[in-house]
Amino acid sequence: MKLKFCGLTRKQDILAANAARPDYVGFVFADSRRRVTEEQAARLRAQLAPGIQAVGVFVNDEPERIAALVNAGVIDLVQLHGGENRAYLDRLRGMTGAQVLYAVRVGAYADIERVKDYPVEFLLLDASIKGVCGGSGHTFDWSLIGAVEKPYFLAGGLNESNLPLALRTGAYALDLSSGIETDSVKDETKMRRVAALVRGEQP
Ligand SMILES: O=C(O)c1ccccc1NCC(=O)[C@H](O)[C@H](O)COP(=O)(O)O
Repeated sequence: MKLKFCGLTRKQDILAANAARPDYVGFVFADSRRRVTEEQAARLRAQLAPGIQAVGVFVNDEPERIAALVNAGVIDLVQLHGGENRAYLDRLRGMTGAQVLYAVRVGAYADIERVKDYPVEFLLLDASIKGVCGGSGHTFDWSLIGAVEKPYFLAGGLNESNLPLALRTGAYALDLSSGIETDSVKDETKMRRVAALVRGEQP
């Protein structure tokens, strides 16, 4: 199973990720305590080990800005967290061929069903918390997931304790942010332990 660490903001977060070797790291460009500027993201990306892909996280942002970040090599994939509509996705598709992760805040199976034909490569199933777009640290009821045709990233409140159960869902990848933090900053030890668990190694 693949692994994504989201919301990296500091050079030491990148160095910790390079050591833990997730498949993806996420840079949040949306309004958030984890937000990075384009310049910060470019600097962080430059220090990221080859083979780890960078995902840009956006909430209803300008497709032109997203495409420019892809074209500049700052991000490889695009994660959309704002319930962006089909017209938006078509516009973005016209500007970049980057793979898209489409976040679904799951309160019922119907939330997943509603977006099943969207032109995106991956779904990202996250908790539905009022007023919060993502990075909430809350889990949702995974029994709601049911049959999902697209590969999906499982997100929302994952941490070392619930990882064994998360590994038994049909997820393509596990996505963590709050669960690899201590006092709201990324924690190198948690990253290392989570990566070991996902690989079936002794943490
Ligand atoms: O992290 C944020 O602050 C954030 C803000 C706005 C949109 C998305 C955001 N984060 C996305 C993620 O970190 C993850 O993909 C996911 O939501 C998991 O977060 P967590 O529950 O903290 O593990």
